[in-house]
Amino acid sequence: MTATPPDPAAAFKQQAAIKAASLVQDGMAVGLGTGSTAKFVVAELGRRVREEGLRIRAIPTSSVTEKQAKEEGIPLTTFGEQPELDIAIDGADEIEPRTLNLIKGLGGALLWEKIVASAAKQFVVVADASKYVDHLGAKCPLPVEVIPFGWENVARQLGELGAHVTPRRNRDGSFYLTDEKNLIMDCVFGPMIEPEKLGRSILEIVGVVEHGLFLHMACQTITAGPEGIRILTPQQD
Ligand SMILES: O=C(CO)[C@H](O)[C@H](O)COP(=O)(O)O
Repeated sequence: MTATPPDPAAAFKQQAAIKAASLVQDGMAVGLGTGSTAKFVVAELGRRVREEGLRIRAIPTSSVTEKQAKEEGIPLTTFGEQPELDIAIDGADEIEPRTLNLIKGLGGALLWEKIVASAAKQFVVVADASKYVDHLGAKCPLPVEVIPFGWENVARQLGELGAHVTPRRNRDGSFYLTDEKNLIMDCVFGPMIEPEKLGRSILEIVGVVEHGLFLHMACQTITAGPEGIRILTPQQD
């Protein structure tokens, strides 16, 4: 087995995560994100539940986060019991600092993440400062979740929208499957000028379940880097 190299940004991720977790108050219903930054949020909330008696109910955005939340002793709930969340805190792969538009889903959880974020009164994003970009798509592919049947045709149509499309695979070459047993197409579009239009075009393709563009959803980003913690809200045009 090969050891995972240490994450040089881990300390910044943890700083941002602890700051964001401090927004969670007693009695809140909380959406728990997925990824290496959200993991620190879940750990901090677990600590507060155990040490401070914080009473929360949470909905996780992936089976991985669900497992961590249970291990941390965070009580879980469902949308049946809790249709609206007070806050959701999650990571991001790219952040456009003016609009707080995001690309998410490199961790494969974009569908549940979008459902949880859209059910939250406040959607707060945590990241290290390396996630800022001038235009979405500058550094990362856009993950698109598609059903397995007919994926080749969906990939072709994503290509016609201008993407270089790669189906995501595991190390052993098998297809990566999401928690909903769907596939992920990683779509390199390059810097996006009109992400809203692109998002609409992607959703028109039959077989697409959801894409990783989170547009006008975040109310705040909390990032940390060598210059310290930076908190942004969307700028009004
Ligand atoms: O969208 C996600 C998972 O689907 C993650 O939030 C995103 O990939 C950021 O992850 P990390 O905090 O590990 O950089």
